[in-house]
Amino acid sequence: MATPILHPNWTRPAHNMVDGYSIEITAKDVASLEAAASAMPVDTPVAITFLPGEAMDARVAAAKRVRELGFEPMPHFSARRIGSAEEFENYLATVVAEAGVRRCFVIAGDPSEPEGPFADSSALIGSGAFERAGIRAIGIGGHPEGHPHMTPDQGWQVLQAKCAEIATRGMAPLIVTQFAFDAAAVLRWVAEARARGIDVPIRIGVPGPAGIKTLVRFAARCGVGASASVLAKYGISIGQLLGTAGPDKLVAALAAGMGPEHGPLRLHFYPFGGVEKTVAWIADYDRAH
Ligand SMILES: NC(=O)C1=CN([C@@H]2O[C@H](COP(=O)(O)OP(=O)(O)OC[C@H]3O[C@@H](n4cnc5c(N)ncnc54)[C@H](O)[C@@H]3O)[C@@H](O)[C@H]2O)C=CC1
Ligand SMILES: Nc1nc(=O)c2c([nH]1)NC[C@@H]1CN(c3ccc(C(=O)N[C@@H](CCC(=O)O)C(=O)O)cc3)CN21
Repeated sequence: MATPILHPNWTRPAHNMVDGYSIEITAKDVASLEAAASAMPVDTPVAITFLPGEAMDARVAAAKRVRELGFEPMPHFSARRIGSAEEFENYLATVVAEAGVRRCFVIAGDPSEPEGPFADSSALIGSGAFERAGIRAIGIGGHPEGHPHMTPDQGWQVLQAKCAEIATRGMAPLIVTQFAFDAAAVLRWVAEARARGIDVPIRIGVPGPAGIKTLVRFAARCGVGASASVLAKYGISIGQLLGTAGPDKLVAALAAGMGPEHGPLRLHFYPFGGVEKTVAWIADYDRAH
């Protein structure tokens, strides 16, 4: 059985909020990642999303490039967007062979009807394909603002069951939360996870600096809370939709509110197309803290 591993930086305390961060790209962001690479720590986990309309080859090429640049590729597997078991296992085998993939992220995906045999992320985990391919760590989604298709109790049950199933299969579970603008809601959710005995590493999803219109559009598309009061705390005032906004206030609020009751935490950045801007923001934050 493959030894479960996570990034080595989990074994020591973070020296600031961005220490040990991870970041997400799409297959189209490879050139921006190349441009940003010299400012990123070696081994930084780089998630590769699984969006509709992308060619499998483009995702594989992205994973390969992430590895060549010295980072740790973490391809996403979107259960409801996968057409067949063969498609799933081919993609998995190819990224393992060509990009040395050792960790994967599983998510249900937005289609209201599954496009193939996998209705949810548990079905991918339960297939046994990941440990057969030598995968050592599996990320799953956390939903601090609730889950569109489950009650809170069901959500906790499913989260706990997925963590247990991943561990039973000899891999390390990791939770990556949906991005959010509301630090208090995220910290409440993390504290509740810990109180329920979920002790696995959690990465808090944070938006990168982006145009305010882009942030609001992604929030609507992803079911993320973006009320005027939440946006105001984030630093966005309604009526000022033309500018850009960074996660400065969100990260400051997370830093101020974090305590031992929140267990092991790191950040996961969602750049929404702005990989270079996000990496520059992180580097500035790192220098200032
Ligand atoms: N956090 C992120 O980065 C992303 C989040 N999502 C959203 O997260 C949601 C849940 O993902 P997981 O936590 O992996 O759930 P999951 O795979 O553990 O599924 C939990 C339950 O919700 C049901 N379900 C999930 N998505 C559904 C949908 N689109 N329509 C109808 N029923 C659905 C499943 O059948 C299952 O019973 C997805 O619905 C998706 O919209 C999607 C992509 C990325
Ligand atoms: N419910 C849900 N569904 C999702 O698909 C989803 C989430 N949540 N949470 C965050 C991640 C991040 N996702 C994405 C999706 C698209 C781009 C992206 O770059 N899209 C465009 C360009 C950006 C734009 O639309 O302005 C592209 O060219 O593909 C990035 C991250 C999708 N994700």
